[in-house]
Amino acid sequence: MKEQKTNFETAIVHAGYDSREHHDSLTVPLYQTSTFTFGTAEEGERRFAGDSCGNIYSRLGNPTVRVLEERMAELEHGEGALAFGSGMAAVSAVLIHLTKAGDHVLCSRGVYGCTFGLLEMMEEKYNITHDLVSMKTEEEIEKHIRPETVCIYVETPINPTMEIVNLQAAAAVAERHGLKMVVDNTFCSPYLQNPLLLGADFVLHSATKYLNGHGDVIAGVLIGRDKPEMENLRMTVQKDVGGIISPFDAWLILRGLKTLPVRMDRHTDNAERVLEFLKEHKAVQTIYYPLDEENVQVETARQQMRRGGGLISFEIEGGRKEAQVFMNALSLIKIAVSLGDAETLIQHPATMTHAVVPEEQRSAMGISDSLLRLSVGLEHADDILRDLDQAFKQLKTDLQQA
Ligand code: MET
Repeated sequence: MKEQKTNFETAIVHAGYDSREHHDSLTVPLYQTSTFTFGTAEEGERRFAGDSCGNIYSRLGNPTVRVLEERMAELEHGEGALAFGSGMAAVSAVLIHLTKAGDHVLCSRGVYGCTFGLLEMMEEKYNITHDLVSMKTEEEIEKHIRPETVCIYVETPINPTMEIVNLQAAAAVAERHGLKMVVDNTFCSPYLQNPLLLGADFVLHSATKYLNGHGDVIAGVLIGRDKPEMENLRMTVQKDVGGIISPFDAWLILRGLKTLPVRMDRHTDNAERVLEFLKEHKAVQTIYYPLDEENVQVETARQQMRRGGGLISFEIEGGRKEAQVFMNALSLIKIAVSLGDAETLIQHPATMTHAVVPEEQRSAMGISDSLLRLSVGLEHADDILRDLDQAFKQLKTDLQQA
Protein backbone atom coordinates (compact mmCIF):
# COMPACT_ATOMS: atom_id res chain seq x y z
CA MET A 1 0.00 0.00 0.00
CA LYS A 2 1.11 3.52 -0.73
CA GLU A 3 2.57 5.32 2.25
CA GLN A 4 0.86 8.71 2.58
CA LYS A 5 3.55 11.27 1.80
CA THR A 6 1.95 14.28 3.42
CA ASN A 7 -0.54 14.96 6.19
CA PHE A 8 -4.19 14.38 5.31
CA GLU A 9 -5.09 18.08 5.34
CA THR A 10 -2.25 18.80 2.89
CA ALA A 11 -2.85 15.82 0.61
CA ILE A 12 -6.51 16.72 0.25
CA VAL A 13 -5.51 20.11 -1.20
CA HIS A 14 -2.56 19.03 -3.38
CA ALA A 15 -2.39 15.29 -4.11
CA GLY A 16 -2.50 14.12 -7.71
CA TYR A 17 -2.01 17.57 -9.25
CA ASP A 18 1.04 19.30 -10.70
CA SER A 19 0.21 22.79 -11.99
CA ARG A 20 3.23 22.68 -14.36
CA GLU A 21 1.39 20.09 -16.41
CA HIS A 22 -1.63 22.40 -16.75
CA HIS A 23 -0.39 25.84 -17.90
CA ASP A 24 0.48 26.71 -14.24
CA SER A 25 -3.19 26.88 -13.29
CA LEU A 26 -3.45 27.00 -9.49
CA THR A 27 -6.66 25.01 -9.45
CA VAL A 28 -7.37 21.86 -11.43
CA PRO A 29 -8.67 22.87 -14.90
CA LEU A 30 -12.01 21.55 -16.08
CA TYR A 31 -11.53 19.44 -19.21
CA GLN A 32 -15.16 19.55 -20.29
CA THR A 33 -14.70 17.46 -23.39
CA SER A 34 -16.10 14.17 -24.57
CA THR A 35 -13.18 13.25 -26.78
CA PHE A 36 -9.51 13.98 -27.53
CA THR A 37 -7.81 14.45 -30.89
CA PHE A 38 -5.02 12.29 -32.27
CA GLY A 39 -2.30 14.08 -34.27
CA THR A 40 -2.10 11.18 -36.69
CA ALA A 41 -3.98 7.98 -37.42
CA GLU A 42 -0.96 6.03 -36.19
CA GLU A 43 -1.03 7.91 -32.86
CA GLY A 44 -4.72 6.96 -32.51
CA GLU A 45 -3.80 3.34 -33.16
CA ARG A 46 -1.03 3.50 -30.52
CA ARG A 47 -3.35 4.99 -27.90
CA PHE A 48 -5.99 2.32 -28.45
CA ALA A 49 -3.31 -0.37 -28.30
CA GLY A 50 -2.05 1.04 -24.99
CA ASP A 51 1.39 1.81 -26.48
CA SER A 52 0.96 5.56 -25.99
CA CYS A 53 -0.52 7.05 -22.83
CA GLY A 54 -2.44 10.03 -24.28
CA ASN A 55 -6.14 10.61 -23.77
CA ILE A 56 -8.72 8.93 -26.02
CA TYR A 57 -12.31 9.53 -24.96
CA SER A 58 -13.72 10.69 -21.59
CA ARG A 59 -15.45 7.37 -20.83
CA LEU A 60 -11.96 5.84 -20.80
CA GLY A 61 -10.34 8.64 -18.79
CA ASN A 62 -10.30 12.41 -18.44
CA PRO A 63 -7.58 14.65 -16.93
CA THR A 64 -9.91 16.40 -14.44
CA VAL A 65 -11.39 13.08 -13.33
CA ARG A 66 -7.92 11.58 -13.06
CA VAL A 67 -6.85 14.19 -10.48
CA LEU A 68 -9.88 13.30 -8.35
CA GLU A 69 -9.05 9.59 -8.66
CA GLU A 70 -5.40 10.04 -7.73
CA ARG A 71 -6.30 12.29 -4.82
CA MET A 72 -8.84 9.80 -3.46
CA ALA A 73 -6.37 6.91 -3.83
CA GLU A 74 -3.87 8.81 -1.73
CA LEU A 75 -6.42 9.84 0.93
CA GLU A 76 -7.65 6.27 1.37
CA HIS A 77 -4.11 4.78 1.28
CA GLY A 78 -4.88 2.84 -1.91
CA GLU A 79 -2.99 2.30 -5.14
CA GLY A 80 -5.72 3.22 -7.58
CA ALA A 81 -9.19 4.77 -7.75
CA LEU A 82 -12.06 5.14 -10.19
CA ALA A 83 -14.71 7.85 -10.11
CA PHE A 84 -18.29 7.02 -11.06
CA GLY A 85 -21.54 8.79 -11.88
CA SER A 86 -23.11 7.73 -8.56
CA GLY A 87 -22.31 5.80 -5.40
CA MET A 88 -24.45 2.95 -6.72
CA ALA A 89 -22.39 2.85 -9.94
CA ALA A 90 -19.31 2.28 -7.74
CA VAL A 91 -21.13 -0.42 -5.72
CA SER A 92 -22.37 -2.22 -8.83
CA ALA A 93 -18.97 -1.99 -10.57
CA VAL A 94 -17.08 -3.63 -7.70
CA LEU A 95 -19.73 -6.35 -7.30
CA ILE A 96 -19.75 -7.07 -11.05
CA HIS A 97 -15.95 -7.24 -10.89
CA LEU A 98 -15.85 -9.65 -7.95
CA THR A 99 -18.71 -12.04 -8.66
CA LYS A 100 -20.03 -14.48 -11.26
CA ALA A 101 -23.16 -16.65 -11.39
CA GLY A 102 -23.31 -19.11 -8.49
CA ASP A 103 -21.14 -17.03 -6.14
CA HIS A 104 -22.15 -15.85 -2.67
CA VAL A 105 -21.66 -12.44 -1.03
CA LEU A 106 -21.56 -12.08 2.74
CA CYS A 107 -23.00 -8.72 3.62
CA SER A 108 -23.30 -6.70 6.83
CA ARG A 109 -26.65 -6.99 8.64
CA GLY A 110 -27.76 -3.67 7.21
CA VAL A 111 -26.93 -1.80 4.05
CA TYR A 112 -28.33 1.19 2.16
CA GLY A 113 -31.71 0.32 0.55
CA CYS A 114 -30.47 0.50 -3.06
CA THR A 115 -27.45 -1.70 -2.27
CA PHE A 116 -29.94 -4.19 -0.82
CA GLY A 117 -32.02 -3.84 -4.02
CA LEU A 118 -28.94 -4.51 -6.17
CA LEU A 119 -28.05 -7.63 -4.16
CA GLU A 120 -31.62 -8.90 -4.54
CA MET A 121 -31.52 -8.26 -8.30
CA MET A 122 -28.18 -10.07 -8.62
CA GLU A 123 -29.67 -13.03 -6.79
CA GLU A 124 -32.79 -13.14 -8.93
CA LYS A 125 -31.15 -12.56 -12.32
CA TYR A 126 -27.69 -14.09 -11.97
CA ASN A 127 -27.94 -16.52 -9.03
CA ILE A 128 -25.38 -14.54 -7.05
CA THR A 129 -26.71 -15.11 -3.55
CA HIS A 130 -26.13 -13.12 -0.37
CA ASP A 131 -26.67 -13.24 3.37
CA LEU A 132 -27.03 -10.26 5.67
CA VAL A 133 -25.37 -10.98 9.01
CA SER A 134 -24.17 -9.25 12.13
CA MET A 135 -20.39 -8.75 11.99
CA LYS A 136 -19.23 -7.84 15.46
CA THR A 137 -16.82 -10.75 15.95
CA GLU A 138 -14.82 -13.18 13.80
CA GLU A 139 -16.96 -16.09 15.03
CA GLU A 140 -20.18 -14.40 13.89
CA ILE A 141 -18.75 -13.85 10.41
CA GLU A 142 -16.98 -17.20 10.13
CA LYS A 143 -20.11 -19.30 10.60
CA HIS A 144 -21.78 -17.82 7.51
CA ILE A 145 -18.92 -18.42 5.06
CA ARG A 146 -19.78 -20.92 2.34
CA PRO A 147 -17.57 -22.65 -0.25
CA GLU A 148 -19.04 -20.32 -2.88
CA THR A 149 -18.50 -17.10 -0.86
CA VAL A 150 -16.24 -14.72 -2.78
CA CYS A 151 -16.51 -11.45 -0.91
CA ILE A 152 -17.46 -9.70 2.30
CA TYR A 153 -19.33 -6.45 1.69
CA VAL A 154 -19.88 -4.06 4.59
CA GLU A 155 -21.01 -0.63 5.58
CA THR A 156 -19.75 0.78 8.84
CA PRO A 157 -21.37 2.64 10.49
CA ILE A 158 -24.38 0.98 8.86
CA ASN A 159 -26.95 3.22 7.15
CA PRO A 160 -29.12 4.21 9.08
CA THR A 161 -28.75 2.20 12.31
CA MET A 162 -25.13 3.29 12.92
CA GLU A 163 -24.25 -0.29 13.90
CA ILE A 164 -20.49 -0.84 13.73
CA VAL A 165 -18.86 -3.68 11.80
CA ASN A 166 -15.57 -4.82 13.31
CA LEU A 167 -13.36 -4.25 10.27
CA GLN A 168 -10.32 -6.07 11.62
CA ALA A 169 -12.43 -9.13 12.45
CA ALA A 170 -14.00 -9.11 8.98
CA ALA A 171 -10.57 -8.66 7.34
CA ALA A 172 -9.12 -11.58 9.34
CA VAL A 173 -11.93 -13.88 8.14
CA ALA A 174 -11.58 -12.60 4.57
CA GLU A 175 -7.86 -13.32 4.60
CA ARG A 176 -8.30 -16.82 6.04
CA HIS A 177 -10.71 -17.74 3.27
CA GLY A 178 -9.11 -15.81 0.39
CA LEU A 179 -12.11 -13.47 0.05
CA LYS A 180 -12.09 -9.88 -1.12
CA MET A 181 -13.45 -7.34 1.32
CA VAL A 182 -15.31 -4.20 0.28
CA VAL A 183 -16.22 -1.36 2.66
CA ASP A 184 -18.67 1.44 2.00
CA ASN A 185 -16.99 4.31 3.88
CA THR A 186 -19.55 6.99 2.93
CA PHE A 187 -20.62 7.86 6.50
CA CYS A 188 -17.04 8.50 7.66
CA SER A 189 -15.15 9.85 4.63
CA PRO A 190 -11.40 9.11 4.59
CA TYR A 191 -10.87 11.77 7.24
CA LEU A 192 -12.52 9.63 9.93
CA GLN A 193 -11.84 6.06 8.84
CA ASN A 194 -9.46 4.27 6.45
CA PRO A 195 -10.68 0.70 5.83
CA LEU A 196 -7.74 -0.23 3.57
CA LEU A 197 -5.42 0.26 6.55
CA LEU A 198 -7.60 -2.17 8.53
CA GLY A 199 -7.40 -4.94 5.93
CA ALA A 200 -10.08 -4.18 3.32
CA ASP A 201 -9.28 -4.64 -0.40
CA PHE A 202 -11.70 -2.01 -1.73
CA VAL A 203 -13.28 1.06 -0.20
CA LEU A 204 -16.06 3.02 -1.82
CA HIS A 205 -17.95 6.24 -1.26
CA SER A 206 -21.04 7.94 -2.37
CA ALA A 207 -19.13 11.12 -3.25
CA THR A 208 -22.51 12.86 -3.26
CA LYS A 209 -22.20 13.05 0.52
CA TYR A 210 -19.27 14.31 2.63
CA LEU A 211 -16.66 14.22 -0.16
CA ASN A 212 -18.46 16.82 -2.23
CA GLY A 213 -20.28 18.23 0.77
CA HIS A 214 -22.34 20.85 -1.03
CA GLY A 215 -25.46 18.99 -2.14
CA ASP A 216 -25.00 19.67 -5.84
CA VAL A 217 -23.45 16.49 -7.27
CA ILE A 218 -24.32 12.79 -7.57
CA ALA A 219 -21.13 10.72 -7.80
CA GLY A 220 -19.19 7.75 -6.45
CA VAL A 221 -15.57 6.68 -5.96
CA LEU A 222 -14.01 3.23 -5.65
CA ILE A 223 -10.48 2.86 -4.28
CA GLY A 224 -8.44 -0.33 -4.34
CA ARG A 225 -5.22 -1.56 -2.81
CA ASP A 226 -3.96 -3.13 -6.06
CA LYS A 227 -3.10 -0.89 -9.01
CA PRO A 228 -3.21 -3.48 -11.86
CA GLU A 229 -6.57 -4.73 -10.57
CA MET A 230 -7.97 -1.17 -10.55
CA GLU A 231 -6.69 -0.54 -14.09
CA ASN A 232 -8.27 -3.80 -15.17
CA LEU A 233 -11.53 -2.69 -13.56
CA ARG A 234 -11.29 0.61 -15.46
CA MET A 235 -10.77 -1.02 -18.84
CA THR A 236 -13.39 -3.73 -18.36
CA VAL A 237 -16.31 -2.99 -16.03
CA GLN A 238 -16.10 0.80 -15.99
CA LYS A 239 -15.43 1.19 -19.71
CA ASP A 240 -18.04 -1.29 -20.84
CA VAL A 241 -20.78 -0.71 -18.26
CA GLY A 242 -20.08 2.97 -18.51
CA GLY A 243 -21.20 4.52 -15.22
CA ILE A 244 -18.60 7.29 -15.41
CA ILE A 245 -18.61 10.69 -13.73
CA SER A 246 -18.84 13.91 -15.77
CA PRO A 247 -15.71 16.10 -15.73
CA PHE A 248 -17.72 18.99 -14.27
CA ASP A 249 -18.93 16.88 -11.35
CA ALA A 250 -15.36 15.70 -10.71
CA TRP A 251 -14.29 19.36 -10.73
CA LEU A 252 -17.01 20.29 -8.23
CA ILE A 253 -15.94 17.46 -5.93
CA LEU A 254 -12.29 18.56 -6.13
CA ARG A 255 -13.50 22.02 -5.10
CA GLY A 256 -15.61 20.70 -2.21
CA LEU A 257 -13.06 18.15 -1.06
CA LYS A 258 -10.46 20.73 0.03
CA THR A 259 -12.51 21.67 3.10
CA LEU A 260 -13.45 18.11 4.11
CA PRO A 261 -11.34 18.00 7.32
CA VAL A 262 -12.70 21.38 8.46
CA ARG A 263 -16.26 20.38 7.61
CA MET A 264 -16.04 16.94 9.26
CA ASP A 265 -14.77 18.45 12.49
CA ARG A 266 -17.63 20.96 12.52
CA HIS A 267 -20.20 18.28 11.61
CA THR A 268 -18.90 16.21 14.53
CA ASP A 269 -18.84 19.13 16.97
CA ASN A 270 -22.46 19.90 16.09
CA ALA A 271 -23.49 16.23 16.24
CA GLU A 272 -22.01 15.96 19.72
CA ARG A 273 -24.17 18.91 20.82
CA VAL A 274 -27.25 17.28 19.24
CA LEU A 275 -26.41 13.99 20.97
CA GLU A 276 -26.36 15.65 24.38
CA PHE A 277 -29.64 17.42 23.61
CA LEU A 278 -31.41 14.23 22.46
CA LYS A 279 -30.19 12.33 25.52
CA GLU A 280 -31.99 14.79 27.75
CA HIS A 281 -35.23 14.65 25.81
CA LYS A 282 -38.07 12.52 27.16
CA ALA A 283 -39.67 11.94 23.76
CA VAL A 284 -36.49 10.26 22.49
CA GLN A 285 -36.40 6.54 23.18
CA THR A 286 -33.13 5.35 21.68
CA ILE A 287 -30.14 7.09 20.15
CA TYR A 288 -27.60 5.59 17.78
CA TYR A 289 -24.25 7.39 17.56
CA PRO A 290 -20.92 5.55 17.15
CA LEU A 291 -18.95 7.38 19.82
CA ASP A 292 -21.72 7.66 22.37
CA GLU A 293 -20.34 6.39 25.69
CA GLU A 294 -23.48 4.30 26.12
CA ASN A 295 -23.10 2.57 22.75
CA VAL A 296 -22.17 -1.07 23.42
CA GLN A 297 -19.88 -0.94 20.39
CA VAL A 298 -18.10 2.24 21.42
CA GLU A 299 -14.72 0.49 21.85
CA THR A 300 -14.72 -0.92 18.30
CA ALA A 301 -15.91 2.43 16.96
CA ARG A 302 -13.07 4.17 18.81
CA GLN A 303 -10.50 1.81 17.38
CA GLN A 304 -11.47 2.37 13.79
CA MET A 305 -12.93 5.88 13.68
CA ARG A 306 -11.09 9.12 14.39
CA ARG A 307 -14.28 10.90 15.54
CA GLY A 308 -18.01 10.10 15.60
CA GLY A 309 -19.06 12.01 12.45
CA GLY A 310 -22.19 13.98 11.65
CA LEU A 311 -24.94 11.35 11.58
CA ILE A 312 -27.26 10.49 14.43
CA SER A 313 -30.25 8.19 14.28
CA PHE A 314 -32.89 8.13 16.97
CA GLU A 315 -36.27 6.62 17.74
CA ILE A 316 -38.99 8.82 19.08
CA GLU A 317 -41.90 7.68 21.20
CA GLY A 318 -44.65 6.36 18.95
CA GLY A 319 -44.45 5.12 15.37
CA ARG A 320 -44.61 6.33 11.79
CA LYS A 321 -47.28 8.95 12.47
CA GLU A 322 -45.35 10.56 15.31
CA ALA A 323 -42.15 10.49 13.25
CA GLN A 324 -43.92 12.26 10.41
CA VAL A 325 -45.58 14.85 12.66
CA PHE A 326 -42.19 15.59 14.20
CA MET A 327 -40.51 15.99 10.79
CA ASN A 328 -43.29 18.25 9.53
CA ALA A 329 -42.82 20.50 12.57
CA LEU A 330 -39.18 21.20 11.72
CA SER A 331 -38.34 24.43 10.01
CA LEU A 332 -34.58 25.05 9.68
CA ILE A 333 -33.94 21.30 9.34
CA LYS A 334 -34.96 20.09 5.90
CA ILE A 335 -36.74 16.83 5.14
CA ALA A 336 -34.56 15.20 2.49
CA VAL A 337 -32.62 12.02 1.78
CA SER A 338 -28.86 12.42 1.37
CA LEU A 339 -26.37 13.46 4.00
CA GLY A 340 -23.09 15.25 4.50
CA ASP A 341 -24.31 18.60 3.26
CA ALA A 342 -23.97 22.00 4.93
CA GLU A 343 -27.73 21.92 5.57
CA THR A 344 -29.05 19.71 8.39
CA LEU A 345 -31.23 17.03 6.82
CA ILE A 346 -33.68 14.58 8.32
CA GLN A 347 -35.25 11.52 6.74
CA HIS A 348 -37.46 8.58 7.71
CA PRO A 349 -35.62 5.40 6.61
CA ALA A 350 -38.67 3.08 6.77
CA THR A 351 -40.52 5.12 4.14
CA MET A 352 -37.57 6.71 2.33
CA THR A 353 -33.98 5.37 1.99
CA HIS A 354 -34.98 1.84 3.04
CA ALA A 355 -38.56 1.72 1.73
CA VAL A 356 -37.51 -0.88 -0.87
CA VAL A 357 -36.48 -3.30 1.89
CA PRO A 358 -39.42 -5.58 2.83
CA GLU A 359 -40.73 -4.91 6.33
CA GLU A 360 -39.49 -8.14 7.86
CA GLN A 361 -35.93 -7.56 6.64
CA ARG A 362 -36.14 -3.93 7.65
CA SER A 363 -36.86 -4.92 11.24
CA ALA A 364 -34.03 -7.48 11.11
CA MET A 365 -31.79 -4.57 10.12
CA GLY A 366 -33.06 -2.63 13.16
CA ILE A 367 -35.09 -0.08 11.22
CA SER A 368 -38.30 0.66 13.08
CA ASP A 369 -41.14 2.95 12.01
CA SER A 370 -40.14 5.53 14.61
CA LEU A 371 -36.50 5.70 13.52
CA LEU A 372 -35.27 9.01 12.12
CA ARG A 373 -31.86 9.74 10.60
CA LEU A 374 -30.41 13.18 11.12
CA SER A 375 -27.47 14.45 9.07
CA VAL A 376 -26.20 17.27 11.25
CA GLY A 377 -25.10 20.20 9.12
CA LEU A 378 -22.80 23.16 9.49
CA GLU A 379 -25.28 25.71 10.84
CA HIS A 380 -24.78 27.12 14.36
CA ALA A 381 -25.47 24.27 16.80
CA ASP A 382 -27.77 26.51 18.87
CA ASP A 383 -30.06 27.01 15.87
CA ILE A 384 -30.20 23.27 15.13
CA LEU A 385 -31.08 22.55 18.77
CA ARG A 386 -33.71 25.30 18.82
CA ASP A 387 -35.42 23.80 15.78
CA LEU A 388 -35.38 20.29 17.26
CA ASP A 389 -36.71 21.64 20.54
CA GLN A 390 -39.61 23.54 18.99
CA ALA A 391 -40.53 20.48 16.86
CA PHE A 392 -40.64 18.25 19.95
CA LYS A 393 -42.94 20.83 21.63
CA GLN A 394 -45.11 20.98 18.53
CA LEU A 395 -45.31 17.17 18.42
CA LYS A 396 -46.51 17.11 22.02
CA THR A 397 -49.19 19.74 21.31
CA ASP A 398 -50.35 18.02 18.11
CA LEU A 399 -50.65 14.66 19.84
CA GLN A 400 -52.58 16.16 22.76
CA GLN A 401 -55.01 17.79 20.34
CA ALA A 402 -55.46 14.65 18.21
C1 MET B 1 -32.57 7.63 -3.02
S1 MET B 1 -32.48 7.47 -1.32
C2 MET B 1 -31.01 7.93 -0.70
C3 MET B 1 -29.79 8.50 -0.82
C4 MET B 1 -28.65 8.23 0.15
N1 MET B 1 -27.93 7.06 -0.17
C5 MET B 1 -29.07 8.24 1.61
O1 MET B 1 -28.84 7.31 2.35
O2 MET B 1 -29.61 9.24 2.02
